[in-house]
Order: sequence, then C-alpha cells, then structure tokens
Amino acid sequence: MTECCINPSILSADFVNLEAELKRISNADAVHVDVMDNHFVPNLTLGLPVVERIQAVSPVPLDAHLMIADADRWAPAYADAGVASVTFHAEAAMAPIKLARELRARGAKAGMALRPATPVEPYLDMLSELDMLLIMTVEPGFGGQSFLDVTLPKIRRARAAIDGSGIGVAIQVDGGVTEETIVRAAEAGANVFVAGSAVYGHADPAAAIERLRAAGLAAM
Ligand SMILES: O=C(CO)[C@@H](O)[C@H](O)COP(=O)(O)O
Ligand SMILES: [Fe+2]
Repeated sequence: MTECCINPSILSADFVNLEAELKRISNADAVHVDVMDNHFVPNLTLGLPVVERIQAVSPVPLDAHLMIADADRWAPAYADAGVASVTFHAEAAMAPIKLARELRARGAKAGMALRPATPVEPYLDMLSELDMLLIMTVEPGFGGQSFLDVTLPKIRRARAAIDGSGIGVAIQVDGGVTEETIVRAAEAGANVFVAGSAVYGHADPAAAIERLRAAGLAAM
C-alpha cells in the first residue's frame, strides 16, 4: 500500500477565518469537517449551511465526519451538497447498509465510523458497502486529546479483513494523530490520517502536513 492521505481537521482552525484557514492547507488530501450536534457527542460545532460554504471555497475535497444522532435522516443531505466523502457513526445509524448505499447513490464516498470501544467484527460483512472505515482513536467530541493505543489491535484486525477480502476500503484514524502516533497507526494498517492540533497547532500548517505524510509513508 502506498497511499497516505493527510486530512487536517478544521476543528482546530480559527472559525472566524475559515476561508483563510483552508488556503493554509491546500497541500492536504482533503479537509476533515467535524459536525457535532450536542446529542451524539457533548459538543456543538457546525451544520450543513456552514459545510456548504466551506465546500464553495475549499481548495481540497471535503471529508465530513458526522458526529450526529439519527444519521439515517441527516447524512444524505451532506452528499446532496456535494461533499466528497460522508462518514456517519455506526452507533448512530439504524440501517448502516441502506445509508451507505444512499450516500453512494448521491455521488459521495461512504464512510462509517466506530467509537474506540465499538468492535469492528459485527461490521466486517458490510465493508464492501463502504469506501472508508473510520476507527476513532479518541472518544469523539473534542480535538486535542491523546491517541488511544488500545485501538491499534482493532486497526490491525480491520486491515487484515480488508486485505483478506480484496476490497478497496480505506482505513482512517482520527484523534491524537501526531508525527509520533501516525507511525503506530500506519504500521497497524491505517492509510488516511486526520490531524487537527498537529496541523493547525503549528505556525506553518502546510509544512506540518508534509512532515506527517513523510512519517506515515515511511511506516507503511
Ligand atoms: O472528530 C474529532 C474529535 O471528535 C477529530 O476530528 C478531532 O478534531 C481531531 O483533533 P486532534 O485530536 O487531531 O487535535
Ligand atoms: Fe473527526
């Protein structure tokens, strides 16, 4: 595997200057947009109207991470808005296969996320319905948390299942990704890396992206 994608999270950006903040990460593979509803997670960020504006000005495709209850009802609208990749949480979807198919039918890549304590095994048979599996490496809700190494065996099991079945599903990790932890996540089998503080916490976010990419690629 040679692909190593770095998707900065704008949760760590300056929300008053989002257009300028997006220009600072134009060498990223996508911009990760964290949508939180204060129900599925204890935090509130932004919703569809703001995502539509980000979509209009972003130099890179959007990777929407929906941390919202009732994903079956709300997620398709993000695909209709032209978001390239829409990720819902398995714990928030009544019918994840139907929802993944709806997202794809609307032209988006379908992603499904698992909280750190949610096992991957119940979902192995539906991986072919997905373009991306997001394994959360922190409890969703906030940026700036520490990477949970306890999730590494789950990443390894997901990678083994994906490689064993020959399906082309990306494995994304999100939370606490740094130049140090990206090495362990990449060795375990992840290939798409979300980084908020480790990108926007630096004076030169574009240079931070290049360092993360180099560290991830070297570990694959
Ligand atoms: O979804 C989330 C948090 O719930 C993430 O996307 C964070 O925004 C990542 O931030 P860092 O841990 O990289 O600072
Ligand atoms: Fe996220």
